[in-house]
Amino acid sequence: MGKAQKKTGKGRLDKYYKLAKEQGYRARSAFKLIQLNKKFAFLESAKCCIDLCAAPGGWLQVASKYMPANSVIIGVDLVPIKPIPRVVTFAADITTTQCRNLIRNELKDWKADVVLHDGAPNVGTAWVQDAYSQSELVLTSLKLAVEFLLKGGTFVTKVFRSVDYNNLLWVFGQLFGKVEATKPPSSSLNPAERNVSAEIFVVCREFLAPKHIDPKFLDPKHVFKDLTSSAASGPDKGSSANNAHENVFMPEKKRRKRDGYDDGDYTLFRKVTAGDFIRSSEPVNVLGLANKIVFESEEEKQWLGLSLMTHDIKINCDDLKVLGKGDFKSLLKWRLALREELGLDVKTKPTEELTDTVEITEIMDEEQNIQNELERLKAEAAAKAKRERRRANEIKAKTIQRMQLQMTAPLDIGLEQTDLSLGMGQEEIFDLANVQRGLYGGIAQLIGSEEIPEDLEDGEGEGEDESAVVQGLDSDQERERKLNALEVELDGMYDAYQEKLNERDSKRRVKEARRQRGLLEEWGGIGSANKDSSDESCEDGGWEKMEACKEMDHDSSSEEESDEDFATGLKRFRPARIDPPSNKKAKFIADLREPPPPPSRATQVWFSQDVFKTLDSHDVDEDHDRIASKPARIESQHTQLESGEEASDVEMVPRCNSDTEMWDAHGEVPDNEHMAHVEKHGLSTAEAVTIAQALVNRKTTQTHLINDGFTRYSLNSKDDLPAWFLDDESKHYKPNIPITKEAVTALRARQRALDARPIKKIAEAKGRKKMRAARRLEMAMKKAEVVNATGDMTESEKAKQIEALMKKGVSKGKRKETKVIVAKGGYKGIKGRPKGVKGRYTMVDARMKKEVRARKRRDKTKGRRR
Ligand SMILES: C[S@@+](CC[C@H](N)C(=O)[O-])C[C@H]1O[C@@H](n2cnc3c(N)ncnc32)[C@H](O)[C@@H]1O
Repeated sequence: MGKAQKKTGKGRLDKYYKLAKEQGYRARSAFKLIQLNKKFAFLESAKCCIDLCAAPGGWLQVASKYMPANSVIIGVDLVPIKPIPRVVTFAADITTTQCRNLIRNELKDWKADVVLHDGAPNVGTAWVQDAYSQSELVLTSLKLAVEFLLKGGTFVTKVFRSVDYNNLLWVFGQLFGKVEATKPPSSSLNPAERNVSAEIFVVCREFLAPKHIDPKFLDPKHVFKDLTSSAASGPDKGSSANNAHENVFMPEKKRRKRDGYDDGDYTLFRKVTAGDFIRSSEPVNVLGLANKIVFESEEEKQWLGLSLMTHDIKINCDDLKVLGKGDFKSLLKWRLALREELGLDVKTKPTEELTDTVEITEIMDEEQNIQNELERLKAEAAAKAKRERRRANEIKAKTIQRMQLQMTAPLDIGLEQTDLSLGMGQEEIFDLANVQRGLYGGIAQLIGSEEIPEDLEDGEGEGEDESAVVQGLDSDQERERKLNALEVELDGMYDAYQEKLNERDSKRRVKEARRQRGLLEEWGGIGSANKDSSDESCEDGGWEKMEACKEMDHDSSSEEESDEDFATGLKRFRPARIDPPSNKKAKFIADLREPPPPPSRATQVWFSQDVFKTLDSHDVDEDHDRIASKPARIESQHTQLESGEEASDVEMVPRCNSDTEMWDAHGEVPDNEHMAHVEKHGLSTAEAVTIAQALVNRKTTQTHLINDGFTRYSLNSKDDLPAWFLDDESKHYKPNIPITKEAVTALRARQRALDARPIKKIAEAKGRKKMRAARRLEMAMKKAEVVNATGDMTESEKAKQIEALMKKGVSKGKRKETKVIVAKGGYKGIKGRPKGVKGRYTMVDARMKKEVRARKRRDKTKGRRR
């Protein structure tokens, strides 16, 4: 318990104190829970229990004993709780969100079957304060309970029977199916100990788990409304009669005074007979002070049968503490009517007065309602604005995070900003200038610079340049030009951004290098293998080459469609229109002009077929050349045109490249750099190992692999795409090559072997040590041989000497001692070897020596201390 319990006095002599000692419970309060559980049996079936305000842990011990094995038990208290088996405990204030988070972290998505609360505020000065703090604590624990309780769960709490007691019970009633207040025998009724005597335990069962809980139920300001009244003073204010009056006329607003119990009256539950209420000259006070109106006498029982007695009145009489103003009004009306019926009253003044009062109250209530409604609307608007602000902030934070993770291209950011502005309805949809502004805004943020290109800055001048922009947009050319300029600048800025990133982050450079290396190992289709080793023209893979040829074919076919026929089953390739080309294209065309290489074997086999025998050798040769040679298309067409040769029925059209060069994987130029890397370091990705294993185990073939290289990822043209886009694609847009468990295991095993290797320096030192030992042994052997060869020694003398020699050879030999000379007195400031000092020495200052000694002392005691 937070407050140390007195070791003397009543508490100590208590029988439960002794029992607790006997049975090993940390607090006698343990018996309260035992007795509660005996009555309601909530622990036996519970799998998860949270005990709020649990120190020193008596209840936790009980929970741990009565709950099934493997159940989860969590205890929280302001003060740390000594460990209890099977129980997790935290030191936290249950009124804080930190405590809530701790419980949430522990439970994850579990819910509790039971929430216990035996909290008592550690104030202990004024009873009124204690009681109020206790009630607040109860409400806090209820708040936690509704958050963590399972539907149908149980909440057990200690409540002080103070003025707030009924309010709390009412709130419990709204959230639980069954609410029962009970006082276990161990909670002694001792008027001297007011806290103990007033404590009562409420067991709330069958938690309803409503989807929406009115926050007012859990807000002390609403549940215990007359916070200021206890401070109020004045002759009448604290009197219970006055309180009672206020209870009746404003039960929702005004609570009774918080002055605790009336002197000499510690009873909380009061009954009043219906007769007393009807005949009382102060019916309002009767209603305010009593809990229930009972019908005991014969006469009163008869009243129950009268037509004046409605069902509502009966229920209202049952529990006066939960009534609202309307209910009180109807009770008072019923009283008046009954009094008239009984002939006790004719319409008298007090009734009028009373009615007046009620009316005034009603008007006041109306105003109050309007005021409340206004306040509610205001609060709602504020909450909405706050939500929106938070959402905007979240979006902003997310964007920044995505940028940091490099998930967002600058273009996205610009567009997001534009979207935002569109959302606000202040900008024109599809306003190109805005997009540009958005783009540059994003990039400027990205590269951390405020600079915006001048032409765009101009664009930002609102109003004045608007017409220019509109004009600009009118003309397609202008738009095209602007877009191009924008694109170029965007590329430039992206490069700058990349550079900046590289500068900032050395890790990125390493990552980039690794990525480049990784690319070497990735299977990117037939063309990727010789990508790095060959020149620019080889940048595209086989597919690209074929595509290029197809494109050229298409171009030329549109021009010369009339005079060309397709040869059966063969593709033909025409030279492309030669624009002032990119390097790549120029190189390709240059390739075509090279002299033809000798025909491949495949070509020879092909032309050895009978069908070609009918063609004269010239034609065959020519066609053969056309098919086999790289420049065939240009050359043969020239020949055709020059010779005015007629197209034959079967026209043999060459491919743009020889078989070997395009598709024959065997003929591909091996990538030496790549090969060297793989030979030195082995395959480093699971994908590569998977493919290699599949090849070795004959689960796949080279041809399959080549075919697999043609995926949707290999068909993309990269022309005219911005660098940032390609960068991004290279990271994320690639085939997902399946990997096997074996490949991963093999890689892991290799990594483990690598990790297990000693670091180079240690390995070298070990090597040196071994070498020295071997040398010593060799020397010893040599000496032993000499001894053995000596004639003037007996055998036993020889053996002794050899043994000594071998011993010396095996041992490391004594390290030469280094003398420590303290540089003080005569040794101070001298240079060179001090006088009278022989052998190894080192000069130290006094402090250093002390430090060395201290270290040695420490080292010596280290083993002992452990
Ligand atoms: C009567 S003791 C609980 C005894 C406990 N049920 C047992 O059996 O050992 C009340 C405890 O409530 C704790 N307490 C009071 N206010 C608290 C708060 N705001 N947060 C957490 N614990 C609190 C006190 O530290 C004290 O240990």
